[in-house]
Amino acid sequence: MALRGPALRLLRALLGHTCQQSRSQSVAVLGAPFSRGQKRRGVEHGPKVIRDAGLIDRLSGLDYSVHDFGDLNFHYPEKDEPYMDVKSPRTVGGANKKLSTAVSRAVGAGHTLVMLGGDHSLGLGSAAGHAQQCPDLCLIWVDAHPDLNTPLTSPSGNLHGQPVAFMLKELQNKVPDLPGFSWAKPFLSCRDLVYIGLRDVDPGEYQIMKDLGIQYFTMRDIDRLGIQRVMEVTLDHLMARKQRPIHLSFDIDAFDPLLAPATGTPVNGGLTYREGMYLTEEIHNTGLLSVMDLVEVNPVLGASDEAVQATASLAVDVIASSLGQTREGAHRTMISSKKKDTEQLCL
Ligand SMILES: NC(=[NH2+])NCCC[C@H](N)C(=O)O
Ligand SMILES: [Mn+2]
Ligand SMILES: [Mn+2]
Repeated sequence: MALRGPALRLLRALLGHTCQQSRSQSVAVLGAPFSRGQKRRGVEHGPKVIRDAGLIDRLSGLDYSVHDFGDLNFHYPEKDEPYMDVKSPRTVGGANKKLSTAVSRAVGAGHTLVMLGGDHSLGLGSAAGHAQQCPDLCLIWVDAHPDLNTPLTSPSGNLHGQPVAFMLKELQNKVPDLPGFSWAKPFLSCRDLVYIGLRDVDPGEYQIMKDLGIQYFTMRDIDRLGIQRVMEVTLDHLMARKQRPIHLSFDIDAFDPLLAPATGTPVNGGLTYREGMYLTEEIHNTGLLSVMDLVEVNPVLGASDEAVQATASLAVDVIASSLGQTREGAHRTMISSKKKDTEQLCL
């Protein structure tokens, strides 16, 4: 009898299967030119400007075999009326379903995957597809915003402020069925999620974070503890019971708007360049990064070409650093084992 669905996933999880590919030497890049999770057009050009800023060459230069899967082609329903004040549910649900299939396939084929957005509603499809292959993944969400509103708490009706609510098992009964989202079953438990960089949290989101006891670090926490301690606590928290694959969902608006001006919902007082590099270096050093999203780069919103270039090249730096680019002279840190202290420099 052929194994299918949950049984196959369980077997794969037991065998470690593709989820061991966190140390894969093969990186796949997938563009998701999608903007309907919020109202500002332009973020669908994110994949293009990030590629134009030299992403593929940078990753090849780190000695990965890089597979550029190009951009997904999204189809839009003709009519997509709001549902409970949530905008474009069928369009966003359909795009995320398509993305989840593509991500699952790429991870299943053994690649470490870089997903280029697009708006952050895509975090749902990306993490859901990843979870199909790696049910024990954990999620590090780096963002000014927790994107944890439910359709009932959202002040804007924008789905890019809601993806995490659809992931969490603990919110299953609090999230109504939206048209276009019947495929999206919660797959993450709130203890397997850590937020870093928060500084614009809606009242409903704050309530959920407190009620569920989600681990989060605001910019104030980073001021207080320093990024080194924040990363230590984050990784201890997520790896306490066992080592597991990491899904990194990086919203470029986590950075200070002075560094990343070309984005739709900038908030003052964000990450410095050095904090962003340290954060991603530490993620790489675990040897467990399996999928990362880089979202919300919107070239239409830069005040000048320079502002757009700066934002896109910052995105490339974040991705390269997550994949091992160092500030230490060696061009890439090779992970020889999942233990941090056994890392080797590849000269
Ligand atoms: N991915 C983002 N940039 N999200 C911004 C969300 C803003 C606000 N919290 C909302 O729900 O609309
Ligand atoms: Mn976000
Ligand atoms: Mn954000």
